[in-house]
Amino acid sequence: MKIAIGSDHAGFELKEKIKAFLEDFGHNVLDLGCYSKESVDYPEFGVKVAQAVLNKEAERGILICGTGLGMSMVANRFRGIRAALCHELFTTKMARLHNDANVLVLGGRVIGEALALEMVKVFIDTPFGGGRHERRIKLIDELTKE
Ligand SMILES: O=C(CO)[C@H](O)[C@H](O)COP(=O)(O)O
Repeated sequence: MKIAIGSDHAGFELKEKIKAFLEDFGHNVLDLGCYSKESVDYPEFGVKVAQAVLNKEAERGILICGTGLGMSMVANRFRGIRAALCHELFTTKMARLHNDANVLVLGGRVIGEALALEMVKVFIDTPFGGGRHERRIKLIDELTKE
């Protein structure tokens, strides 16, 4: 799967770990920065990943900042992006099954590496459940129709 990934400085180290983990599993990772621990502003990277998913340069996105809050606020401004800020495995799984989340958002200062990698695996491997959830997702998109 092609996956776009982005972080700010607070998520940089976890981004590097996730990138290596995904590549080990044979995924194609589009790393949209940042590229060091130097302080940056997270909206720039949230926008890049959201646009990559919307433009179909990647099937899914992963965003990481300190808490995950700023990145999820940015990504969810884009119609068609369903960014899920998760801190544990259950909501990660439900984000795919019920919400068809196309972006996973993580807090690099909130969760540890081992849990983050497990969550990434669940996010990649869990299919959307469809059915009644399809209708609800369409209703989300209708909220921001021009
Ligand atoms: O979590 C974040 C946004 O939601 C940022 O990573 C965090 O605010 C960055 O903080 P600082 O500039 O103090 O390193």
